[in-house]
Amino acid sequence: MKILIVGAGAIGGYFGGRLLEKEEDVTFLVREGKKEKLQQTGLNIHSKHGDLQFSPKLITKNEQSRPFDVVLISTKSYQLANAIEDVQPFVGPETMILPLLNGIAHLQSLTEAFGEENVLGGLCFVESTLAEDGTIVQTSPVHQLIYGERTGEKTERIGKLESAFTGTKAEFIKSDHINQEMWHKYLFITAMSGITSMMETSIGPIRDLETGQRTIQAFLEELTAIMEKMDAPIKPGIAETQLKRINSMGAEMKSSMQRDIEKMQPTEAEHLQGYLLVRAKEMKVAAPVLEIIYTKLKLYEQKINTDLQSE
Ligand SMILES: NC(=O)C1=CN([C@@H]2O[C@H](COP(=O)(O)OP(=O)(O)OC[C@H]3O[C@@H](n4cnc5c(N)ncnc54)[C@H](OP(=O)(O)O)[C@@H]3O)[C@@H](O)[C@H]2O)C=CC1
Ligand SMILES: CC(C)(CO)C(=O)C(=O)O
Repeated sequence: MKILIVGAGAIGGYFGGRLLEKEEDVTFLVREGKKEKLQQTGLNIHSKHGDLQFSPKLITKNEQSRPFDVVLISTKSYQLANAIEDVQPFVGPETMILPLLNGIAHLQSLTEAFGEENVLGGLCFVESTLAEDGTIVQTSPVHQLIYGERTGEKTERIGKLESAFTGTKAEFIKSDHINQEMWHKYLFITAMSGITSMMETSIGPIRDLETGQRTIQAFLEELTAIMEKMDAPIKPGIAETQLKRINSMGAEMKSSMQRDIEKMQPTEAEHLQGYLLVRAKEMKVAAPVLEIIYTKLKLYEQKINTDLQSE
């Protein structure tokens, strides 16, 4: 199976590296700067599950190639519009599009660009970041990529994808309920990224404080109420399940949004917290914790924009 990964960043590079380790036919679609860098250094992964180094196949947007069988999209949400344009030449009528971004709103842009049927559902649980020298640093015991048909059907193409993914030294899990799993991850990450970015520390110290514990719980309940009002396919009791998940993670666990803030990079606040806040307003659902967290993230964005302009 010809696999194209759009973005050789923290998650694309990590899962792409694991597929290369299994000798799958993987190519990365990268931008010029990244191509030069990767040609010099190779793709280096420093992982809790074992280090890897490859000189992978790279293409840039203006090169020629026949369509790929599957395209894994692993850019940030604010890079997606450009990525969609850049990947178009490599997508044919049968190409499966597998998004790995956090959130839900990207499904609309992807289905508009590639058609409802071509877009699968996907998400990942992994703690991965790019070091200054470009090395992918993967730190959590969990390294799961979950994917499936958004209709829940057991199609021939998903069977082929499963064969390509099986045997990889990371957990690639096929799900018959990927829509629901994406919403559940959306709930978890909106809370986890919002709380850790707001409090500027890893999850352990926050949840150890009684007030921290109550804030996480209140936020999860608030987000769940918004999602329920949207008729999102979430399970009853999911706020409690996600609170347990947050409480069982390693104390030093950080969110990717928080790591981006530490590097003074843009965030996905609009895509994660902002999208739900707009829906809450439309539906007149109270969202006091979400409003505070969103405000903090917007102030951060204003600050980095001002800093960038004055440079
Ligand atoms: N990091 C993590 O631990 C986790 C992240 N996620 C989610 O995964 C998504 C990706 O995050 P992450 O991997 O951390 O982000 P990164 O910033 O590390 O990687 C994004 C990559 O996409 C590349 N890119 C952007 N636009 C294009 C384009 N047009 N063509 C080719 N490459 C492009 C960037 O390349 P360039 O170098 O050129 O800028 C960059 O390497 C986000 O939605 C995030 O929320 C989900 C779970 C865990
Ligand atoms: C919390 C974590 C690391 C779990 O996968 C995540 O999804 C993110 O920070 O984007």
